[in-house]
Amino acid sequence: MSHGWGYGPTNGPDKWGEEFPVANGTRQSPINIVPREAHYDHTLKALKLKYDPSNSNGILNNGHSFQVDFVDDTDSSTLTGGPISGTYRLKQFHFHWGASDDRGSEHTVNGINFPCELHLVHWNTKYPSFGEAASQPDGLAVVGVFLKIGAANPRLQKVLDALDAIKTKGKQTTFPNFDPKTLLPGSLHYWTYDGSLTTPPLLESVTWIVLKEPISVSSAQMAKFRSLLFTGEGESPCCMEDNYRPPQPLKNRKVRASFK
Ligand SMILES: Cc1ccc(O)c(S)c1
Ligand SMILES: [Zn+2]
Repeated sequence: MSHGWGYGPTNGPDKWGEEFPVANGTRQSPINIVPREAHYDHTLKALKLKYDPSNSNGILNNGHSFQVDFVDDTDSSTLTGGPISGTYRLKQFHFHWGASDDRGSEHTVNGINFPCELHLVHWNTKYPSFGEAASQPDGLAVVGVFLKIGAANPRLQKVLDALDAIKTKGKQTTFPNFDPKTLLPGSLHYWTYDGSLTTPPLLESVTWIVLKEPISVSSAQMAKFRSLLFTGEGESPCCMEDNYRPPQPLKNRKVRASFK
């Protein structure tokens, strides 16, 4: 691809393998999760998510999604337990969504798409930094949360209200005192499998932890996600939507369930 990767017809997921051959690797994400084919594993621990709201720092339109970045120089916002060993620090969270409410999630369940998927990205503190961890097979752990159309979710509103300030690619603003725990559903039951980043460089370094229970989002709130632009200020505007990679081949992988 002569131009950067994206989600359009000339630079989208079907083209990523030209610049990132790992796109056709053995542990690519997302996948379609088939619950009746998942293996209940009683040795899987409960997820322990300890987040300090004072670590939230800024919110950025990176031209592919928007992300809320966290200060990660201490172990004050961490993921432990679950399928991982050791301590993983929260680096950022972001979303993937569709142009309409019938699609937008990256993982699917029995072939069903949700309108949106939240990713909470954590890195293994056995490595010196996120960048180092991202190239290691056990370097990252991403908690995925589905968003399902229903009642407006008041816990999303602070994030959505910040989007007007980051409409175009490269814009960022401060985003202090936000507790990402407020975005989690009541149940922390999960599916887990070994996978990858779902955006280039598609590094095969992610332990995926996909929560079974979705959180709610209204259609009006989904429209707010779509008010963002992929494009920068002064460029011809292109709505930020359909920024999701479709499911990839499971190949020789098992999906485990933390619940019966
Ligand atoms: C680190 C990272 C960046 C972007 C992504 O979509 C994901 S899933 C992970
Ligand atoms: Zn993601």
